Amino acid sequence: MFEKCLPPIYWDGDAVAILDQRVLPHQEKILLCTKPQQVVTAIKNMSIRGAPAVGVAGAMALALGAYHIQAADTRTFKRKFVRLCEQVKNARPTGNNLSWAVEKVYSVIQGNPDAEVPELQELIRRKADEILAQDVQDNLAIGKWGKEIIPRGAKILTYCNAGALATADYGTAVGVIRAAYAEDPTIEVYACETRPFLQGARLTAYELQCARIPVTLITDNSVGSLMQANGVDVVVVGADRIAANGDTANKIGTYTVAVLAHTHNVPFYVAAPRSTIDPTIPDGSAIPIEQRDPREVTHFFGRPIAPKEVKALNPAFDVTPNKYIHGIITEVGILRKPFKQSIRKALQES
Ligand SMILES: CSC[C@@H](O)[C@@H](O)C(=O)COP(=O)(O)O
Repeated sequence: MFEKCLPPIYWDGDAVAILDQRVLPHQEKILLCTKPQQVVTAIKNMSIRGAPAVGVAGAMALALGAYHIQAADTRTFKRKFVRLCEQVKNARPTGNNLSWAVEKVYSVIQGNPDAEVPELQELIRRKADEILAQDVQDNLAIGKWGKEIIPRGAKILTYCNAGALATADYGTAVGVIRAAYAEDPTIEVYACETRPFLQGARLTAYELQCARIPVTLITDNSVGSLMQANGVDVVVVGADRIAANGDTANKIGTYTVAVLAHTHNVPFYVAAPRSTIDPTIPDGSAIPIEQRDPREVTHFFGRPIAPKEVKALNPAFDVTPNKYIHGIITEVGILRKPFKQSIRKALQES
């Protein structure tokens, strides 16, 4: 970890340890998962969340599962492993990193047709470790490229949590902020609280405080008036899935921030590793949007805040059309318009 906050996920012996993000920042509780199904549950209930962190958790669930599969022969092992891959992949639908990670891990099986079960288990574990380590490297590179777009003394607005907690470490949008702050300690950050799960209030504010980066928490509905008062110089957010044309799914409310930024001439950047890009989806209209339990809207930490039985909608993500995005900061550089071309080129790079 780069500052004092705990890492979101790590191996503790043969178990997967997950920092339970549902109870942060007031409790630092570790969930020890000894079975892959426990990791899947932690992804579904958002004990671990953020697209890259969910991808890493998926890979670790598969590594854990590979050691637990009871199989008398390699064929049975592979059949059961494919079933586990499906379960893991379906844990959350919107973030691309999860299916990307599952496919990376599954490629170990495809690439080693003659390997016996113990060798496959070892190779799968190694692949999961590689995915975790690569995510940290990608975030450091995103920070290095991204700091260039942050003006001196900038007031940066970010949304949801795209920090160390949402990745293997360091963060994407927060990685850009960390890298910029290391060179210019006069920058300041506005973190939007991010209803209904409050990733901004609970997680981004906590992480930035740990890193001693000046942060001011705002309600989501004050973004417009803050921009109107020239209070924001640049917006940097993370992403859950980026279509081939640059349309970007991110936490619900990101689209509103992008439209406001456009109206107020504030540059709006997305920071994400290439594992978030889904080149099979031509534009944002085909991105699957997770619908979550309406109780997250009608209740606040288990307490009802709305009239009993009122209907509530709870889409977890929205899509920002590419026209509102100034650039996509990746580990191989900042992608600019036309995104179709720059994305295709970035995906070809090694
Ligand atoms: C580097 S994380 C980028 C995104 O995953 C993040 O902004 C986000 O939308 C997280 O949503 P969540 O529902 O908390 O998993």
